[in-house]
Amino acid sequence: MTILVNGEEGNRIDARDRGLQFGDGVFETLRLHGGVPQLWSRHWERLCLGLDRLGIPRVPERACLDDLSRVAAAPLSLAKLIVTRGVGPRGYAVPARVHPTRIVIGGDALSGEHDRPWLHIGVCGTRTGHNPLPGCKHLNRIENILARMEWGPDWDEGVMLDRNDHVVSGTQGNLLLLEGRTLVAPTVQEFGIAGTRRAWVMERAARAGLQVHEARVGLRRARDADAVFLSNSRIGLRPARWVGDHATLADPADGSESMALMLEIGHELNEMA
Ligand SMILES: C=C(O[C@@H]1C=C(C(=O)O)C=C[C@H]1N)C(=O)O
Repeated sequence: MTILVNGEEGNRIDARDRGLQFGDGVFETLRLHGGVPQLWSRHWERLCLGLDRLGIPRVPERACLDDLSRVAAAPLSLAKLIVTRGVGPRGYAVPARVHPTRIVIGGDALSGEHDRPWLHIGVCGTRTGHNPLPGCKHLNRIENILARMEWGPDWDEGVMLDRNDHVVSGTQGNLLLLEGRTLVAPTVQEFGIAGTRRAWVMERAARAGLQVHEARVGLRRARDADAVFLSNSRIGLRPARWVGDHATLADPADGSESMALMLEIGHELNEMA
């Protein structure tokens, strides 16, 4: 695995880095096609939104892209880009001079992501906290880690709720619900992360003729949806079924016209360079 810190190969980070001390930074997980990140402009926009909100100077886009092309492990792989505020003394006060740390971690080759027709989802007890940087992917992910620890042996994802029992997302991706000809995305205005695939799929589904909207969604409504989909950079868009649900079709391809359309959109997303 190749790791680059500010463009230099190696995995040594200053122990005073504020990313480590306080989670003071943002990250993106990217799907690389031949070293080129899929949906880069969306990842870059979200990364910059987080950096701007935190007042961390933007790192050069060209340097990020060069780093990512250097860590690509296979024709299709995952990589992670982290930007922190850099080194600082003890205490939360932001140093007068900031030199961001840019970390790029090459990941595993992607394969076997689509072996099974459905992913299995359970419901986690750990609630997702309010996101002080709405939609952004900051480095403080303790709730996701606690929720991830709750997964049962046959789970592929765990749904996280907010304190009012509204569905927010999965522990490591977003949820989309199909209700007839309507695609409903649980809102991420206050909680959760505005997923790059989530946004792409919503736009694509709207162009294909589905009604698409964001909403506050309770767990009952999510369970009653005609179909549930999960999205993130690794899996793209995949149909899911609730753990213990025996009523769902054996094969998602036997579902409705809207289901077929969503599967087609998922296929298109996966194939897209
Ligand atoms: C893509 C996945 O999860 C995302 C990536 C990370 C990570 O790179 O560490 C963590 C959580 C998610 N944002 C996945 O399917 O695991």
